[in-house]
Amino acid sequence: MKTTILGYPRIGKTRELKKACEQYWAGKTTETDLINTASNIKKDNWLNQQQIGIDSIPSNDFSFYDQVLDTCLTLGCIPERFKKINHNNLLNLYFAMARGLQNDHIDVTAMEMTKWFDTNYHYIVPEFEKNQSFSFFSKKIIDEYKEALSHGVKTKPVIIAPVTFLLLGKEKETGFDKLDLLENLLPVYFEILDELSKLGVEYIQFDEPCLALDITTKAQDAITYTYKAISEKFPHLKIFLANYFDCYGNNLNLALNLPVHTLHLDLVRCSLQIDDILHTENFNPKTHISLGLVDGRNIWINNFEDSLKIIDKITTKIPADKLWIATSCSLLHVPYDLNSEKNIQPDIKQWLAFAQQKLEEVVAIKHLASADNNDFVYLFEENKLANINKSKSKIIHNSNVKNRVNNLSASYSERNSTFKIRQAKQKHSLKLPLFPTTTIGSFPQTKEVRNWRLQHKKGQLSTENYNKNIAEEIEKSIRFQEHIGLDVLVHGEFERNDMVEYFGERLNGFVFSDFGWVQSYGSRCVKPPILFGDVSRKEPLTVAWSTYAQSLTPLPVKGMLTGPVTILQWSFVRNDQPRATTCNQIALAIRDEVADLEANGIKIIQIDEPAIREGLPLRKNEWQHYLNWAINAFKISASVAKDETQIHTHMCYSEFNDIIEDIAKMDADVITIETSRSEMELLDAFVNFKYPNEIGPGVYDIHSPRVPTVTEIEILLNKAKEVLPKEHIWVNPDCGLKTRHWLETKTALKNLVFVAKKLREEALQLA
Ligand SMILES: Nc1nc2c(c(=O)[nH]1)N[C@@H](CNc1ccc(C(=O)N[C@@H](CCC(=O)N[C@@H](CCC(=O)N[C@@H](CCC(=O)O)C(=O)O)C(=O)O)C(=O)O)cc1)CN2
Ligand code: MET
Ligand SMILES: [Zn+2]
Repeated sequence: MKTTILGYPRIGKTRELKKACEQYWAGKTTETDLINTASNIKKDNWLNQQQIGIDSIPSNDFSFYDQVLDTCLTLGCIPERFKKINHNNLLNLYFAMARGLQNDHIDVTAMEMTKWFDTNYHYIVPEFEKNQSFSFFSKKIIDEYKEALSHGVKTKPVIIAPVTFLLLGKEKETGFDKLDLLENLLPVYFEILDELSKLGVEYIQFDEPCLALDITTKAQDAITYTYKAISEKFPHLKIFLANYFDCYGNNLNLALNLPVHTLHLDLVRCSLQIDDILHTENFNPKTHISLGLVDGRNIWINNFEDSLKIIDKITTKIPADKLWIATSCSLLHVPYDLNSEKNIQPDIKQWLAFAQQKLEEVVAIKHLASADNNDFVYLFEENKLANINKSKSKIIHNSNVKNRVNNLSASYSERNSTFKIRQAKQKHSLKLPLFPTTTIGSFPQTKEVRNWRLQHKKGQLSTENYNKNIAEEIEKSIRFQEHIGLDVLVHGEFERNDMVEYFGERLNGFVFSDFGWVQSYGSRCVKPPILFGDVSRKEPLTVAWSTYAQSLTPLPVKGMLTGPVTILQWSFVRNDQPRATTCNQIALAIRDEVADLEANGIKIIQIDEPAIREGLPLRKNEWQHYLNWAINAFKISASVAKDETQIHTHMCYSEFNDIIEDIAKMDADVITIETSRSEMELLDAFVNFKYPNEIGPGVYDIHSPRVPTVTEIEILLNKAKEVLPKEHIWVNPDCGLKTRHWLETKTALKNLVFVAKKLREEALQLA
């Protein structure tokens, strides 16, 4: 048996890459500095894996920003608008594609970004044109292989497979099918494989996670065609086919018939695959199997006893020398090292494993399964004990919370009146103008604000002074919003480290890491709270800051809450009860908060649910079950509000077209959604479905430092006006402004208000 992993975190143990990139973008450091930081991270990752005993170590799993963007560069898939950027400076071209570029000479928009399958990781969406040509442009995959060799590590390069690459991308014009680009694409892959083979590469990992989706027959055929072509040209190359995040499902027979060396199984998401393999007659006895036993998506320890049972079962059919012990997917989605954590209580810490511990688990499972090394037996006992005491632990269970969830009835999920009635009452009480302007919640989280928080945490800034600083920041933001003429204000979320972590910190049932960072997109990281037990609210979570902000102004200030599905989705969640049950527990805590905000005079409450789409199961036949409990959880939290209280929700970074009916069932009075990068394309769904409630389609792409011009905003709003009743349209950015600087934020918001006022006047003149 051999060990492998599918990929490793790359932001660095102390987020070195994040810091290095941000410094470089700010013009404070050189390209050489950035490249050196990257080299050190890669070297540490490789040597660490080697030392722990991983037999096949990945390379090209590193990325400065995103692995799909890397693949675009590798394949010369560079949209036309970037051609004017100097192609000799690859890194700058690369970052321009990721982030857009705006200076005195150049103004190009960034490429779109969307969620990587059902994760909170975002990838850059490849753009395709009809007859698109490709070329072997960036040599990153070659360079990284050589780089690892120079440290004495012979790696398994990872590459996104051709069909998955095409399926992840977007057709930028009509009249063709992106899958037809395979003919142009494959020769470039051949060139890459040729060069890798010449360097002596033995294994190559083809990431083909589209096999976890419902794909068309055409896509299936394209996959078969691809691997046949590759194996004919490169018969000696050992292809490690990596599907993850779900079963092969109805792609299983296809996968079993591919001429690949190894088939990887994600046994965490789909343990039943073992039986599929055991019972099929299609199994090619030459095929090796990679057992993805160690969870790459969550932070709980493995259950060695269960893993060994699976191995016992599979060895009845496949000999041990044809098996890999592996992680279920790349470890990109978990933090680096539990050993850095000094503040997690020991009874919980013993249940946790971060990337470093997962490497150790993979190696331990191999030795335990082969019984070749007695040194590992004590680990088995330790693991068994930890799993037993977790199943019995008193700190997990709270009967009051369980009773409240068990007693939920349909009445918890409905507002008192229909939308039309509520709309009329809200119109009367809020008196908002046509095309009301608002923002999504957060204002820039400056270095200063973050440093106050850090100092406060370290005890260097008193709570009194920390609160005083935050209060001042809120007041400044209220004055700014009044000054530029926004209609519905926000307090700015300065007191929050993150929209999920902040809530987790204030609820029972969660613990926190100090260094548990995971990449979300580019240099942006999150520290997902660890939800280990029954969830309940100790005390009001946001009432104090919201009411303070409201006390400063006669204009309505939105209360700002994170919804139950998003808190669930962006936490590391317990795996001992259904997610739906956990979600209802969170929903009740948020419901209590909505009631308290309302009771304290807050007239508009936004419950953010940006993660509702990403939580959707990968296969369609499981969608409805998920949507039923997820939408219901949102409604449990919102429906306590009286008719006059306007409930907003917000969503971003997803395609909502396919779940629009369920979004409508959430029955929020207003939904603000991200639409600007896709030029309002997203609105089609809302229009086709005749979405009944009010909508704020985003007109400011907040993930780029670019300032949208008045003309751009006007074009977007005119598109919205063509298809939506004007009484239903709100004017707002795509998402919160926490990642932006004040300078660009101010100009952008002024432009936004300017356009809204212009449209208002035009409408008045028409009337
Ligand atoms: N959980 C989550 N998922 C999400 C989003 C989100 O907002 N939250 N938004 C969407 C896009 N994803 C995003 C993910 C992260 C960030 C983001 O801004 N992250 C920050 C970290 C936020 C945070 O936790 N900040 C802490 C700690 C900040 C920190 O690094 N402090 C420094 C000190 C201060 C400094 O020098 O900056 C340190 O500890 O060394 C705080 O403010 O308290 C970052 O990477 O920079 C934005 C969007 C989708 N998924
Ligand atoms: C990722 S959605 C963010 C919503 C949040 N209210 C904010 O403005 O930051
Ligand atoms: Zn958002």
